[in-house]
Amino acid sequence: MEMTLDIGAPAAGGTCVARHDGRVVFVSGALPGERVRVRIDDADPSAKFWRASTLEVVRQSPDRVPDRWPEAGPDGVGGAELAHMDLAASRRLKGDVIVEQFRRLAHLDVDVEVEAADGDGARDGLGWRTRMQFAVTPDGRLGAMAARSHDVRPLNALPLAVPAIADLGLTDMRFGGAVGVEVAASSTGDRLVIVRYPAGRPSAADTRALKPLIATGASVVQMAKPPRPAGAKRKKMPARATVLSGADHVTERVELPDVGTRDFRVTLGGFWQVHRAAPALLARHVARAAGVRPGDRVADLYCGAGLFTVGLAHAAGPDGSVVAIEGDSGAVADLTHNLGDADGAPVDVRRGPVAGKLPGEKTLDVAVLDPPRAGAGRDVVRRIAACRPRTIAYVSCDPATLARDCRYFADEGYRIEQVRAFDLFPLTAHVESLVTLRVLANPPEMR
Ligand SMILES: C[S@@+](CC[C@H](N)C(=O)[O-])C[C@H]1O[C@@H](n2cnc3c(N)ncnc32)[C@H](O)[C@@H]1O
Repeated sequence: MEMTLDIGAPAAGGTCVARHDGRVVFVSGALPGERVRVRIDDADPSAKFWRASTLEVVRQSPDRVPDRWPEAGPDGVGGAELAHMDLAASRRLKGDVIVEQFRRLAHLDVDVEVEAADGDGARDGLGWRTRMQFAVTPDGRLGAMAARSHDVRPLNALPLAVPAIADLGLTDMRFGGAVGVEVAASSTGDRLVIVRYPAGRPSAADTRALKPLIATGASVVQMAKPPRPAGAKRKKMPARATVLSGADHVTERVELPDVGTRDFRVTLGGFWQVHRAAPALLARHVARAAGVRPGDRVADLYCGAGLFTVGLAHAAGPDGSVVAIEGDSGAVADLTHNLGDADGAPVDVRRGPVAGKLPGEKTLDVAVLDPPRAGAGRDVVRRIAACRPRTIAYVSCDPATLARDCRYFADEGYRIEQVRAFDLFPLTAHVESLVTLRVLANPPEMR
């Protein structure tokens, strides 16, 4: 079904809200204030809302620019939902989305301006991704999922990638037998490509097909689960890594405030911030928001390879203490390596879910948390609040779960002191936020 709609406020996921006969329609590929001809993608008459894709712009927003990545348009691959919008305007739009999520989900009024990372203006929002994950097409080409579908489309260019990834020529290579490709380009020049296969692969021919990739000088690792022996019980089998060339990790170098330059090992698919400028930028702002003093008892929750842990331990000093909690065993091994003989407070590294590893009641002065997109959730928020840190620095890549969790923190006797946001995913619908919360002297009655 096709129709013409007037486009209203931005919504999550890079869509905007329009209405048709009172029903909400989330439209992709449109901008606020535009009139567009759309195709309704799922016209279920009983559905509360519909989704639609822009076919033609009838009245154009002044913020519309020529699409920087037409392959990723409304009908193309996901991952660049705002590639047709002026960069500064897209930051304002993301700020509006954050404010709206806090108003709707947390019943809190916040004020925020989304800040650009250094260098993104000059690159018009391109060339920033240092980590990318791809699907593989049936004929072995590098691909990505089409928006709102499971179709894998071949990719011809990687405009969001840093040059160190774009120059590998991955879109011209073949990854026969593989189901996925992950690539990381580090700040020290390391490049690591992980090629994932289904159980029982790769074959000798699959491995031979990777010769052009190995010739680039990048580290190349194959990952696959071993075939399940006939009759064996279904149980979780970890994927095995085979290093074909180079190393199974990259080294990242970050300028940390007050600490200086530090190296971080990040192994295989371990988490690292994806924007080339994000590690130093976030480390700087988190240190400021956390405001750790010598002697403080600090927690770094969902700490990954320790990007924030090193600076927090330095600030707490030898009289302080840090508890660092991370669920992924590979990341914990990297964290332990990265702490090395770091100065400052002793770090108590705890592996496991944050919910089960937090210290006891009233044992913290400062907590930093940086959970995955799903956020921390009510139970973890309550447990953190029970530790009664005076300051909480909450880093998030999802404004909806962040707003929800800030409501929970408010219910536990914390107030928002500041919300900052950074455009660490330019031309996409994503945005990174940092909220500073302070404990109230006279909290509302605990529930
Ligand atoms: C967004 S990353 C942040 C990592 C780190 N702060 C950084 O900036 O590099 C989230 C981390 O939380 C870990 N994680 C996810 N769920 C977890 C849980 N329930 N408990 C502990 N760690 C978890 C992931 O393995 C990942 O390393």
